[in-house]
Amino acid sequence: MDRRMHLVGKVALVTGGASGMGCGFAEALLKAAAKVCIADINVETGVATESDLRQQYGHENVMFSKCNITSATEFEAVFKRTKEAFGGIDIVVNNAGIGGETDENWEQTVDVNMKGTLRGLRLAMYYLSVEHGGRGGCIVNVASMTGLNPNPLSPVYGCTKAGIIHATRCYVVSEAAKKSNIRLNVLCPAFVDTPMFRRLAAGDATQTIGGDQTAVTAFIERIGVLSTEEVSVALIDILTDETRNGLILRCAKKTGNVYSTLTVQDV
Ligand SMILES: NC(=O)c1ccc[n+]([C@@H]2O[C@H](COP(=O)([O-])OP(=O)(O)OC[C@H]3O[C@@H](n4cnc5c(N)ncnc54)[C@H](O)[C@@H]3O)[C@@H](O)[C@H]2O)c1
Ligand SMILES: CCCCC[C@H](O)/C=C/C=C\C=C\C=C\[C@@H](O)[C@@H](O)CCCC(=O)O
Repeated sequence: MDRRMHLVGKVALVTGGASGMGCGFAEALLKAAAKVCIADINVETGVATESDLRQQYGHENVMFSKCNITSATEFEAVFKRTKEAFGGIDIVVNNAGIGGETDENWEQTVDVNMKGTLRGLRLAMYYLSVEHGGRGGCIVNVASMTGLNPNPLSPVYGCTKAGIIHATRCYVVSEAAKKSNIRLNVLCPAFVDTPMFRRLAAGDATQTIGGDQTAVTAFIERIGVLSTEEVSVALIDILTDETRNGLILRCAKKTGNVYSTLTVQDV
């Protein structure tokens, strides 16, 4: 039996879609003939990305919606608008996230990455579920290699990413996911060449603890850096192969893409 989910005409909502990895995901989905809502806190970049993608992939296939994922009202409004504009939602990519480890910004890292992503996950489960008028589909949460393996430079960030992995793990085994045929997977990239990564590589001291840029550079060199296109190929594989469910996909320049199961041995 063919287990490929054709993306033609499918509707995707991508948070943090104005730039970086999210923008790459939006473009990969549009290339596969899906319709995409990019939701992002940054209106200037969001409008510019929307205009660029509309020119390439058609006005009717792309929309930008301003959304701060820490706001319950704004986030819910984006789901509503996407459903109204495109007739439903099939795919949610919870990608928006930030780094920040200082006394001033570490709690914001928790608010955006942990609470914001949980909010997106809860809304996605609601909008995709059959009992609330959904039609099932696929949720991909973007965590990080740092959510699995220790990264001595950014413990708060790493902790939020571990939380995203565990939240996905819990929803995978939920009755709600099974009843509505909702697949959930988590993407764990190592370094990817995006504005966030470039700030880190350029020495933005607010992104790490310790303030040792030599250590940051050495770490990046050891791990390697992926392009957004390489990570987008990984996303499309998760979305199109309907056997992919309850999985972690690790992506790193030197080791490639490696799938493992989210669930651990039962007690
Ligand atoms: N770049 C990397 O090396 C790397 C590696 C692994 C995981 N990640 C994760 O991938 C995701 C995307 O990161 P990126 O590198 O593309 O970063 P980026 O900063 O380049 O892009 C993130 C996008 O999210 C948006 N955003 C930030 N806060 C938001 C909020 N509160 N509400 C809505 N939108 C918001 C930004 O405006 C931006 O457009 C993040 O979750 C990040 O933690 C990044
Ligand atoms: C604001 C932070 C941006 C981080 C972006 C992103 O999420 C980065 C992830 C990168 C890789 C993590 C790799 C973890 C590796 C561990 O296996 C281990 O090798 C680390 C050991 C410490 C060391 O070698 O220095």
